Amino acid sequence: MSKVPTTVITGFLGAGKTTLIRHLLQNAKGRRLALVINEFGDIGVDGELVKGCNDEACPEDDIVELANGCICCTVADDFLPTMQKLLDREHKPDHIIIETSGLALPKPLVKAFQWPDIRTRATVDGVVALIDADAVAAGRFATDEAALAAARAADPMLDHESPLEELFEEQLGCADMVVLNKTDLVDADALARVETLVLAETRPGVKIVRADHGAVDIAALLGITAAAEDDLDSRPSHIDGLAEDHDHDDFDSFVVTGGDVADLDALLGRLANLIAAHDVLRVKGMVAVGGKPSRLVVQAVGPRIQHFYDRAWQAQEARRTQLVVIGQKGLDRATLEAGLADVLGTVPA
Ligand SMILES: Nc1nc2c(ncn2[C@@H]2O[C@H](COP(=O)(O)OP(=O)(O)OP(=O)(O)O)[C@@H](O)[C@H]2O)c(=O)[nH]1
Repeated sequence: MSKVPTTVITGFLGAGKTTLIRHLLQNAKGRRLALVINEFGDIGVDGELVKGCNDEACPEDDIVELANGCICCTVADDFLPTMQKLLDREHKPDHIIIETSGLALPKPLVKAFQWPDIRTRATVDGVVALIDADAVAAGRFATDEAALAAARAADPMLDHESPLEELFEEQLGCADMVVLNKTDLVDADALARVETLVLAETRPGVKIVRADHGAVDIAALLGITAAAEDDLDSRPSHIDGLAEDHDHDDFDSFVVTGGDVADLDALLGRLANLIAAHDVLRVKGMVAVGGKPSRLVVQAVGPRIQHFYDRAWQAQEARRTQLVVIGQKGLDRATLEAGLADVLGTVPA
């Protein structure tokens, strides 16, 4: 019996995983893809965005959302039953794509493919790590050696392994392919620097491709045939030798809720100021804009905010504004909530 190939898409918050997956679905070339989407933060924004595409390659039934924060910590409870259900289907998908949350460690997930009932029916075709070239160039995850030496000289107590750096290393160390995304936001010198930082963390021979908005050829991305579950020892991890699960105490998230927003510019301006003042890593969600029949998707990755109308609000759904806010531990939730309260509109009864 042939095994269903599965691709694990990893990469930090906002690196462009959902964007890349949407590109894949739109260019599936007749393959039937199933999608497992995991998110950190209590509302399923990614699933909503992917379902909004209505792609033939991936009907809604083939999109499974695991909203429990971190797929790598809930492997037995959530992930394995989901895989079993997909593999039990009469018409199995040609390929399964797993989008991990931006804070997930890929290795425990790959390890789950060693479970007897999965191992005989599915294989990890490849682990693809997305890198936000713009954020890495700005020094958010990995500092180059010179910068690190300077920082150490200034503060000898400096802990090299910041939570962001650790995730960067973890995700790259498990990768079979790296996609350097957001090439449109950086110049050639910055890109070359980012590539050097990435190469320092990847295993020998791992291919690096550059992409703008996740536009990678499906033929390059799927069909790597890595069988990663058979090759775990070559993939270093900070949690090797420790208990299998890890927690996400290094990060905080919460959801702000409102109703119809009367002044969109005021909301976006306030968000920009708060993100800058509080070092918020990620904001995403839907906004109900007063008088508009369509919902507005709002996305912020660090200081960059994007927004667009994706589809009309449907009759059966409540018009509501909901944004998930994610940052490192110690995020000042009370101040952020208070700062947004008067621009979010009143939650409908
Ligand atoms: N300029 C630019 N923006 C991009 C690119 N790829 C993605 N984005 C934007 O970056 C934001 C985050 O993209 P997503 O695809 O949602 O990122 P993600 O990795 O799925 O995010 P999480 O699931 O929250 O971890 C969105 O506003 C995208 O439009 C790119 O290549 N260039």
